[in-house]
Amino acid sequence: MITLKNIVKAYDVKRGNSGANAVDGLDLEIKKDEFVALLGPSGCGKTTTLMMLAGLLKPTSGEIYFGERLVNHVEPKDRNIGMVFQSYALYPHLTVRDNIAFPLRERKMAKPAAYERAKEISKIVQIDHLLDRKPAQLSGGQQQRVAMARALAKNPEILLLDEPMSNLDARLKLDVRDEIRKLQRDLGVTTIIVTHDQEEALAISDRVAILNGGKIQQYAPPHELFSQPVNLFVASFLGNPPMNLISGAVQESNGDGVQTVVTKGFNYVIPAARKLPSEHIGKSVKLDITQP
Ligand SMILES: Nc1ncnc2c1ncn2[C@@H]1O[C@H](COP(=O)(O)OP(=O)(O)OP(=O)(O)O)[C@@H](O)[C@H]1O
Repeated sequence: MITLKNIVKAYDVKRGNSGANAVDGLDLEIKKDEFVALLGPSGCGKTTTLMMLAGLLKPTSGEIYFGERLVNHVEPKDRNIGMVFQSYALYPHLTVRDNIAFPLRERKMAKPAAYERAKEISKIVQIDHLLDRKPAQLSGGQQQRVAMARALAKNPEILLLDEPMSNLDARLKLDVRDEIRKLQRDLGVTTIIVTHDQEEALAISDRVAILNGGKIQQYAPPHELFSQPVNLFVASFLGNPPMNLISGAVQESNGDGVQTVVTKGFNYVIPAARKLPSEHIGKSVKLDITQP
């Protein structure tokens, strides 16, 4: 459905940034109807990647395909995407009805038909009683639903969500998270969410791409990220409490084969069930000692 091939994004160095690529050779494939999260620490390139999918930013190099179609130079309005921004970006002077109908009117749909569709989609996200209000007369959760309704009004093939729950309180976040997932399944729309909240990403997604420094560290279903992290970054980024890593040289006693990690402060005996392959003997390792 969506393929990113070796995507690089370098922002203009003159504007005072370090000159490092914000996105640095990113490959990603997203299947039809999949729910994928881009997760990583601040500045890792999540939003930049989403903006390139939306067409609001152009990659410096690399290719973006929607199906077979190369979309690098396709305008946002011609990409058949819906987007929800962190700020919701609702038009304050328009009613909820007109906010939802806006993308349809932009596509030259007649007003009665656009209003009919606005009503239909507002029922699905349970805000049909609020159609005559202005955004300022809504709670944060209600504004979030209006933003979702507007993004879904034109039946997009792809839904892009940029930290859509970060302005909601903890309780509401959980409800909205479940609703978004249900809506996504019911409507069958391929969805990409940007978040720095690992719990949110792991709870809502089919697969999670963990980014650091503009590169994908691992792209896998949530359970696999936990059970088989591919590198130290993933291992220490995930989990609450985080892993407790010690570094030191591995030694093995000749008699009983007990392995020990020798550190400056203390020696750690590796439990028998977690013995390391023999090639690690004498080498330096980092070991998680959070788990027994
Ligand atoms: N318009 C810009 N001009 C110059 N550099 C930028 C611009 N936007 C982002 N960057 C830089 O690109 C890198 C990636 O930024 P991006 O916003 O994609 O990160 P992010 O993972 O979404 O972070 P956050 O979680 O803080 O929003 C950062 O180093 C950032 O400083």
